Amino acid sequence: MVAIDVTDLTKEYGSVLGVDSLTFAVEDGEVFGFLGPNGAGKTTTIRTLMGFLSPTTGGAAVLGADVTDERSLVEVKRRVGYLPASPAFDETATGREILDLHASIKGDARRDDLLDLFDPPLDREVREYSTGNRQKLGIVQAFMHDPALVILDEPTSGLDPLLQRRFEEFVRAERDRGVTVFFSSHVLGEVRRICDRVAILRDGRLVTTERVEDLVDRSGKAVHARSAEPLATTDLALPGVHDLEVHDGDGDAATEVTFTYTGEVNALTDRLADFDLVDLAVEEAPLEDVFLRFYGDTEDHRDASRAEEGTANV
Ligand SMILES: Nc1ncnc2c1ncn2[C@@H]1O[C@H](COP(=O)(O)OP(=O)(O)OP(=O)(O)O)[C@@H](O)[C@H]1O
Repeated sequence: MVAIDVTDLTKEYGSVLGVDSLTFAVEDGEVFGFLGPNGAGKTTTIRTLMGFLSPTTGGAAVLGADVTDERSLVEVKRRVGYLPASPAFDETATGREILDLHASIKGDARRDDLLDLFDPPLDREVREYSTGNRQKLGIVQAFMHDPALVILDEPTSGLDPLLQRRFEEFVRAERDRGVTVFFSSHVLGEVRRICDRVAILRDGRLVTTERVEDLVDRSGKAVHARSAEPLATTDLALPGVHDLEVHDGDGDAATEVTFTYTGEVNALTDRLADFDLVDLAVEEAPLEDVFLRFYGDTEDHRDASRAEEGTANV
């Protein structure tokens, strides 16, 4: 079954286009990442799915409920968890009071398990919370009624690296329990580690929807070779060789080459066999490079992605 079904969805804010003719589906039981640069339309899509914005044209269904049909959406939302980009809590309530209220509406079968993992200071008023503690409270609230589908807008923003990893493990375990998770993210490392599929948005339009495994396959291999004899760029003019760089070598190497390879493995080994190599490293190419190609690969994006693996804010 399909958990989220988006069909030709367009949302205009006056003359500003939020999203443009989006069509994609999230299958039951998958972890689906929703990526794109700032302003791409992720939050607009998520708020439309939750019924907070109405589509200008096109539509969407969540667990079978049309998002413009208030009555059926309210009904299915009992089985949906939601974490907005900036959770708006009652600032003078304590974390416990907020969870109690939520429990009275939707239930809290899994509250204790979640509080073991994400432990906001429950007896303090939310206005005293740090950003990370707000996020932890939001995560507990989103999952504690044991929803079938969880929609999260940048769930790990504000979490420290330890909690980010804990969140990733938790989401993988939720998927194993059959829960569907749809989340927007700028953290490419986490997307790589936990998503089954991703959709990439740019300027309100869907650029691609792919399995993460396929993206990794297509990203090819990062090859680094050191040759005892001089090599020229033309020596490696092979289909599937990208971003080839040839440098003078040092020590026992006359030349060093690095490139990304997306072609046939045998064609590469045949060609390399012609040279007297002293060293060869073939590794998975960084997925960041593939994402950035879709994003548009501006200098800003590149710099941000290199800033810190796993926390790149592109
Ligand atoms: N309330 C609004 N009024 C007018 N324009 C808006 C409004 N909300 C969003 N937009 C515009 O719609 C487009 C998509 O914005 P959206 O917030 O959905 O992007 P996003 O992908 O979530 O970005 P970010 O990664 O920065 O959160 C942007 O051009 C944005 O300026």
